[in-house]
Order: sequence, then structure tokens, then C-alpha cells
Amino acid sequence: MEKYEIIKDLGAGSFGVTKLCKHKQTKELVAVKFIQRGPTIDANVEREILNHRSLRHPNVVRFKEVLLTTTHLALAMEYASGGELFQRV
Ligand SMILES: Nc1ncnc2c1ncn2[C@@H]1O[C@H](COP(=O)(O)OP(=O)(O)OP(=O)(O)O)[C@@H](O)[C@H]1O
Repeated sequence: MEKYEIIKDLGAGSFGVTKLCKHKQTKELVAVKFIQRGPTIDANVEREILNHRSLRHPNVVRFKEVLLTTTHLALAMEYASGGELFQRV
């Protein structure tokens, strides 16, 4: 996570919290989903990563990389800046 600066919280889901982060060198904004390490990091999370990585569609956020901290596994993905889906339906 050293290469990213945390900007703000984007929201929380059933797996953990997602934060808006900026790559310190490229200044690229990404959404990073933090999942607490422990029993929840199992084959299901691995499967989610593998599935997400294989998706390539203009309407699906791109998965970027997996980061590890001492307490969390963090999934960096493209930042979707359009606001809450809930407000659009
Ligand atoms: N790539 C992203 N770009 C911008 N905001 C995001 C992105 N991913 C997640 N968020 C924000 O963070 C919140 C939490 O995301 P997360 O994926 O953890 O849970 P969720 O999809 O809302 O719910 P669940 O975990 O139950 O599927 C989202 O509701 C959204 O507001």
C-alpha cells in the first residue's frame, strides 16, 4: 500500500470497506477494497479475483492488482466516479 495515498472512504460492503486512493507516482485514482485478513480470505476470495481479472468490458470496472498489508488484503480497481448506482435506479 506504500505506493498509494488514501484520499477518502467510498463506502462499505459485505466484504469490507472501499477507499479512494491515489497512486503517488502516476497520480491515478483507484478504488481499493480492503478485506480483513483471516478466515474470510479463502478460496471464495481467490475465485472472485480470478473471475474479475478475466472480465474485459467497458461497463465493468477493471481489476488492477492485489495488495497485502499486515491486517488486510486489498483489491485495487478502476475508480468509477459516477456516484451511487442506487441514486440512478
Ligand atoms: N470501483 C469503485 N469505484 C467507485 N466506488 C466504488 C468502487 N467499488 C466500490 N465502491 C463504493 O464502495 C461501496 C462498497 O463497495 P463494496 O464492493 O465493498 O460493496 P457493495 O458492492 O456495495 O456491496 P456487497 O459487498 O454487498 O456486494 C460501494 O457501494 C460504492 O459506493
